Amino acid sequence: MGRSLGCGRSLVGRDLQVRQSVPTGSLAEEDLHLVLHLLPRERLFERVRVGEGAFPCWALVPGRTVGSDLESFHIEQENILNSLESLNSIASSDRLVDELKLREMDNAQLRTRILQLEKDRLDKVPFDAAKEITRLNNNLIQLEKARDELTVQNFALKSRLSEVTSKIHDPAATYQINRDSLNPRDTEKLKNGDHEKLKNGDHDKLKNGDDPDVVKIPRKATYKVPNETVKLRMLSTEFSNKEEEYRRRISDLEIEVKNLQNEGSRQQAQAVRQLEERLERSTQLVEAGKKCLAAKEEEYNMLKLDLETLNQENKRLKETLNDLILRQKEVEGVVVQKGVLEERLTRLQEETRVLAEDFNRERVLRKKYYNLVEEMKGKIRVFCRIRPVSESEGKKGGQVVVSAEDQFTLTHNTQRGVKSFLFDRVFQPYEDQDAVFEDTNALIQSAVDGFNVTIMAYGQTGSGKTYTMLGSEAQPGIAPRAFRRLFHLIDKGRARCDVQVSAYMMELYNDKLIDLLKPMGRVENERLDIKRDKKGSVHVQGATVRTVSSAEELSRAFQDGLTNRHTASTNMNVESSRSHLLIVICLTATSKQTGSVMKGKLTLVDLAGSERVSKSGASAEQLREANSINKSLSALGDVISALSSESSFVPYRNSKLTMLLHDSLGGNAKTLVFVNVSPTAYNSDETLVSLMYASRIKQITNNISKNADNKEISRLKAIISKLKKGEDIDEASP
Ligand SMILES: Nc1ncnc2c1ncn2[C@@H]1O[C@H](COP(=O)(O)OP(=O)(O)OP(=O)(O)O)[C@@H](O)[C@H]1O
Repeated sequence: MGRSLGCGRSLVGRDLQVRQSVPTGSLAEEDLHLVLHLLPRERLFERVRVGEGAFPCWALVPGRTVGSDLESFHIEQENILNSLESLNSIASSDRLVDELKLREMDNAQLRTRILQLEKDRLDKVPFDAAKEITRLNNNLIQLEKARDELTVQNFALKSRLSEVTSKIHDPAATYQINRDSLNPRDTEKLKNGDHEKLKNGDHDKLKNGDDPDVVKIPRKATYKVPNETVKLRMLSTEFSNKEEEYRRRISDLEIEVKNLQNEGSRQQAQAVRQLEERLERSTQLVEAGKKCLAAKEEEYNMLKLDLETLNQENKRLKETLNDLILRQKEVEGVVVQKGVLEERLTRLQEETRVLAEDFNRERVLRKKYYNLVEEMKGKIRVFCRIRPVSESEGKKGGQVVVSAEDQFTLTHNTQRGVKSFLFDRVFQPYEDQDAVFEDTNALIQSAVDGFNVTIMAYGQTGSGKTYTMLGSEAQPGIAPRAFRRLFHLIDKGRARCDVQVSAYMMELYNDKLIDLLKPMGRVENERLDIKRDKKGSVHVQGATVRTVSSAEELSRAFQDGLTNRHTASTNMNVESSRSHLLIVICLTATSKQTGSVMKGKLTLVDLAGSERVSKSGASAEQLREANSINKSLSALGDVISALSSESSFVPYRNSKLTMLLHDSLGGNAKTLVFVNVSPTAYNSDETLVSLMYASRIKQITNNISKNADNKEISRLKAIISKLKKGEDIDEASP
């Protein structure tokens, strides 16, 4: 069944009609229809299904019938030549060469790609895949070898075609050659029209031209060039076969290459997938690694900061360590010094202990000598103080009749001769208040130590009693000095004991007690009774007692009392000198160690003037005052005399004065009486009375024993002086 393919084209001015071709396998046996056609090169190898087979386009039969004459033969021959040229062109297979080159290039690229993949795979893919790729590579190499062989064969065919073509170009020669070369039997066959190979039916068809699928070949030409035609047909057939084989091989190669490509692509894709998976895993790992790295970097930065901090801390610690080392060395030095100092301290403590023992021993010794001195001095001591000649006495002559031979002896040049008087101490007119208090303040210590101490001044009016006891602002007397001394001693012993101090002041005028510390506005003439408790301590019931805690407070109380005394004296139109003044300071000492309570009392008395009434020419009131004064002074003298003579009876109750001084005279009390005298002759009689009074008090006579006592007192004083200076004493020395 014929079929127009519609692919005809102009060829040397003729149209060619494409007809159905016969299977190539039968072309060798039947008349070969030379098919010449020019198709686009790219379509030459397209297969066209015809009947049950498929044939290449180039094998199709042209539709135009060729003439039988030679011209037609030539024309046909020319066509054949053209076709052969075309075939030669085809056989030269530039296209195939190009395609092969392209394939080769592709193969080379594929090989390069495969090698690259293989290299990557060797690095990354499993070993089995590498084997497979190697195997494929080997197959590819074999295929390439086969292709090369085919190329060689192709070139061989091409050379043979060239040979044939050259023969065809010389028809006559070719013809002759062909005839010469033809088998005589074939030649005969052709001459006789014995076409054995041709079937009758086919002959008929050829003759009649009934079969359109059969190429009508001019019989004349067939007969003229049968051998050439056969050869050409054979060559054509061979060429076709080779071409077909090449095409098949090329197709196989293409398939193989495609398979290889696919396999390579598949493996490549697989490798790519694996690589992508690995890449993804690696990416994940990298991401995780990055996170980890970021965390590590953060941790590193933190650690870096910590390290810097630690370095700084380390540096600071090193500095501290160095400082500590230096300090340790200093401490070691200090420890050494401490050891030295401790040794020194131990030595000093030992020395202190020894000194303390010495001190205590000396203190005991001092107390022993002091008490011994005090004992030897007697419980009642009498000091005589000669005042300077006053201005009025000077005007009256100012003859001095009283003088001191030494510290203990006073001589009085009287009208009945010179009389000597011994005292515990005689103060010259030039001796000031300091000197007087120097020998007095020991009694202040006795008051702090729990003794009842009485210091009083006796003498005629104007003899210096008030000056001695109270003094002036510029020349303070015993009282203000005693106040300061008292609190000085209290403060000094405050570590050992607390001392409560209270005071009251009384004035005794005409045997009447006046409370000098009474607050202003208090009822006048309130009864004041002199009382003694079971222990014998005297107190004045109803008197104002002022508690003081310092010398200043005590001085203020004292000044208040003096002010009240002046006011009272003015109100009564009485001279203050006509009354006795008593300042009583009560001390209550509580030991901090034992809690024991010790009471002492310091009584300071400025007695009224002891004047003779006749001399004063006094009035009745004055006489009454004088009698009262004398009576009280006499009672005092009697008491002191009784105490001095250690009489069994002491007449305390003869006067309020002695009643007030009951616990301050006698017993363990210590009494100091100042006898103040005027040095001049004008007061010689009163001076003598005072001296006689003092002698009566102390019964001091100018006898040996008393002198011996006084010498002993002087020796003891020297010892005390040495003790004060820290000098050694020798008790055996006289
Ligand atoms: N030792 C003395 N040194 C200097 N002046 C003194 C001394 N003694 C007394 N006088 C002076 O003598 C005068 C009389 O003294 P004072 O008033 O003390 O005597 P009196 O005995 O207290 O008299 P009265 O009994 O009247 O009170 C005063 O001016 C006083 O300053």
